[in-house]
Amino acid sequence: MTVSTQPEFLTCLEAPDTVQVCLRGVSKVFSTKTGLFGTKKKTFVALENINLNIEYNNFVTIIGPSGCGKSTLLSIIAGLTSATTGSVMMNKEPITGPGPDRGMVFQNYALMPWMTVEENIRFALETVYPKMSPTQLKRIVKEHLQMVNLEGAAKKHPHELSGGMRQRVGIARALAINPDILLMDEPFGALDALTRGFLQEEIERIWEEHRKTVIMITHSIDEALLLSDKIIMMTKGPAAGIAQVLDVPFPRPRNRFEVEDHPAYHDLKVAMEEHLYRETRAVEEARVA
Ligand SMILES: Nc1ncnc2c1ncn2[C@@H]1O[C@H](COP(=O)(O)OP(=O)(O)OP(=O)(O)O)[C@@H](O)[C@H]1O
Repeated sequence: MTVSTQPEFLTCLEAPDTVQVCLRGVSKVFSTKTGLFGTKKKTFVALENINLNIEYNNFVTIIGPSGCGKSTLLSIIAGLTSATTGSVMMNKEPITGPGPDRGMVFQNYALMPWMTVEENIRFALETVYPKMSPTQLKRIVKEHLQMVNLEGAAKKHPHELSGGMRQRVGIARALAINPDILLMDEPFGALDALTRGFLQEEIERIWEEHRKTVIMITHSIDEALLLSDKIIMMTKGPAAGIAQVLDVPFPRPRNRFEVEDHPAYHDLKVAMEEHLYRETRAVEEARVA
């Protein structure tokens, strides 16, 4: 089993050219107001000293105990939340806000309910590329609906779709804008096990075609092992950090049966189970104390 070392000593600008997203010394402190009329100020350290290299064309998953700071970390990379300290760079440029180079897929789909499936995708495209011709818009929407097997649902509204179909729209919309990186926050978390399995296979197939960098949060060990090149295992919060980064050596294209038969599968799975058990237990003990 290969565990990557943490890149603590090189700055983002000194990192190898293979590194697309780089975090150094990143912390996130939230301020909340408590007390009568919000008179008292409290701070909460969510993330502390995060150092991370994410390489081009890697499928990376983030796993960790509930509430440790996975979404906060993804949100910092998306530019939706700013880091309190540290450096966050993509392609050696600081991340200062959201941008079309990073596509987001959310657990709750975040589709416009009054728009049809094709309108949802077209709207995202028009927002990012206001000068795109109607012919081009039509072609890209069609291509992406085909990619996620949703051509037949183009004229439907989100409420007419199953959860799995809605998430396919979310994925098509995120990929249609041709981002450099796809950021996914528990994209299959709200789906039943069977639909989740189908969508995992679909994501694996789509990823094989595009090989874009993906950073995805998951609570599922099997999902992480099926899809990832690297698995980032976070420690519990507060002041969560990165415990280990696991390299997943299974050849691609993958299917879940071959993955489970790989000689490294068992050790990786046990390492993840032990980590999550240890960290979650520590969270529970802290809660009781
Ligand atoms: N805006 C905020 N203000 C104050 N605290 C926050 C804020 N956003 C997140 N937190 C806290 O930061 C910590 C990390 O939250 P985050 O949502 O990133 O965790 P997570 O690992 O994604 O959780 P889950 O596994 O439940 O999805 C939590 O304790 C949360 O309560």
